[in-house]
Amino acid sequence: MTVPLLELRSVGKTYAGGGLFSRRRVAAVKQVSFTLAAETPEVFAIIGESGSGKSSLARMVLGMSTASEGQVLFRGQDLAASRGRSARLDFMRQVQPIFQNPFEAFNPLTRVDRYLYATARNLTGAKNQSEAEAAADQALQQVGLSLTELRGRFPHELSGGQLQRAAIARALIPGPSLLVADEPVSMIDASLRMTIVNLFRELRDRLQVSILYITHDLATAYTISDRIVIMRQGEVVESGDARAVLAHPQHPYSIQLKNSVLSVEGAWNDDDDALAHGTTRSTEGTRP
Ligand SMILES: Nc1ncnc2c1ncn2[C@@H]1O[C@H](COP(=O)(O)OP(=O)(O)OP(=O)(O)O)[C@@H](O)[C@H]1O
Repeated sequence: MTVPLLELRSVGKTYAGGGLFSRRRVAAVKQVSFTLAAETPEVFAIIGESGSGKSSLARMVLGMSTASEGQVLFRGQDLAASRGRSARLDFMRQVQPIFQNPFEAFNPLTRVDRYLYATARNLTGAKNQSEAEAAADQALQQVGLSLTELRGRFPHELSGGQLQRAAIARALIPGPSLLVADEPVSMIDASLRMTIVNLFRELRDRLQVSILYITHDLATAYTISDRIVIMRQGEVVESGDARAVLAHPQHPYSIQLKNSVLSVEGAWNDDDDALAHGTTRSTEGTRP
């Protein structure tokens, strides 16, 4: 077997909590293990309610925080043992983050295209402005935008959906093999969420990039993921093929999540019925 793209071995994260002199510890992540193969790109979802440890896990995979226990290995290299600027840059070329709120990810006073040029210069070795622009335009085309549309525009001049696409384009510039997307659509207008999450599947197929999709939203995870992990209070309570897990959820929390999806889908179907019959019902705001 080839070396996995990403491997978590019994990973734990414990924070000191309750102030300077408190001995209280918060075990945010406990004994989490999973592997993403290098040869088969996939959308791998980590699902859980608020406080279940998803973001703590994402930060460890991104090398932004170190595991308290266990190991996070990227292409066989333990992230805790990786040191130095050149190793860091090499890692950033291969693993890129997409954050929850694109309006926080971009400085409101900086034109959005500048971020793309900077990434091209720092991570792809673009030698001049025209090479940086070519890299930016190529990445923007992958997400259904273009440099012509974006050039010179500030974050507030774009919609949340456009800005998140620009953030995804920025992440694609170095040609990564893994995107870590932490709640990437929770701040996006509900009507645009599916188009953004569907984009992840397209990118998986077109660019052979794996996506770690971190979310509390079972409905989008179910739609786009190949495999899922369901977390509760820092622990994995269920994992496997997305359809198999949701067809026969075993853990009470997974059953609860599944039922919440079914009730949302029910509301959608009712809407469809109402439209088909030319009637309307006041369910605005009930969609995820
Ligand atoms: N820096 C920190 N110091 C202390 N406790 C923390 C820290 N970061 C997270 N925690 C705690 O760890 C637990 C898991 O938090 P985490 O943010 O990883 O969960 P989450 O599933 O991503 O939640 P959310 O969706 O609300 O962001 C929570 O109890 C949280 O309060």
